[in-house]
Amino acid sequence: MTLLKMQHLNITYKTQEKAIKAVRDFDLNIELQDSMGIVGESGSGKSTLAMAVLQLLPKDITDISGEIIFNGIDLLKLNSEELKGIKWKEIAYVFQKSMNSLSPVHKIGYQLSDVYKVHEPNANKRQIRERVCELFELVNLPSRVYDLYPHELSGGMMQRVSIALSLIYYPKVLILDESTTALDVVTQRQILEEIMKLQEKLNLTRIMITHDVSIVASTCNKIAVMYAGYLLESGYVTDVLHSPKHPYTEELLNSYPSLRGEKGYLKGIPGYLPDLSQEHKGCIFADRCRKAMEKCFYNRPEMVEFSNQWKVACHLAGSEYSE
Ligand SMILES: Nc1ncnc2c1ncn2[C@@H]1O[C@H](COP(=O)(O)OP(=O)(O)OP(=O)(O)O)[C@@H](O)[C@H]1O
Ligand code: NI
Repeated sequence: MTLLKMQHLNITYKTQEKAIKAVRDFDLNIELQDSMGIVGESGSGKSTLAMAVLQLLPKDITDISGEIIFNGIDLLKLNSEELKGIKWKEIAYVFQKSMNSLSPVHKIGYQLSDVYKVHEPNANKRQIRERVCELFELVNLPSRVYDLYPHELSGGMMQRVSIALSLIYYPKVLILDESTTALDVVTQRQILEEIMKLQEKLNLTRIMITHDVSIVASTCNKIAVMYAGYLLESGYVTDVLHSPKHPYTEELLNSYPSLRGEKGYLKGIPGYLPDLSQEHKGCIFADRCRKAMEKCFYNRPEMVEFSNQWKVACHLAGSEYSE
């Protein structure tokens, strides 16, 4: 069952001098209890896409068209009152910089209680403390954290607090934006494992945003590969990461040697993201693609579904199959 469906989504930032097309012609289906990893280089539009789901983008400088359908409702059409019923309760979001968003002058417990009271104004102190400590337990935090200040916590504990906060109303969908990137490898691994356990325990549908393909490989069942605002390939991790059809996915994988069993250093993909304010013809990746053919430069490849939700937008992948 499709829980969240993005359709013909286009998101543009209007700055004084130019219009930056951060998300373009984007279609993606997220099924109930999927764990969807959205990957792409920095600037490819991942956070923009995620923030659009809950209308978190600054309205005065963004143009959005298309639909984001959740449980049959177009989230982009909801007014702020209607959104309140969805935010936190149905869909929760752990921000890319959520570690910095806690107030330094209030105790952790106080800050979580404040959020809880937004929807549960009649809850008494004891009930609130119980709920918050229940959440702490879910994310492996000791209850003494309730009485600590943010500066008294390690980066890993802070991140657990952010995750606990996002779960305060037991949402159906959890969106995590680079939630473990700033942590050391061991802490990152622990938190990722806890996130996976949580998903099972709470029947969550999870969207995981990261530039790290290895995180998707180890924690997600599906993957969506973004580049310069476009979706280039999506499908089950077992298909896409095993035998990628889009040259960009292949390059991304090659830049993580450990995924393919080779030893070596992290290689970047040569070249840069294109200027998102410029119009362009053809495939958005053609300039950097080692396999580009002439038509890739003037003819935009359509998204083609090969099998079981495996979709690729590449002329090469198409021709391979028609042979
Ligand atoms: N408020 C804004 N005003 C103008 N341009 C913006 C704004 N926010 C983001 N952008 C631009 O939109 C594009 C997509 O940015 P976004 O943050 O969504 O990428 P990302 O994939 O999440 O990158 P990262 O991995 O670095 O977080 C970038 O070119 C960025 O510069
Ligand atoms: Ni981002």
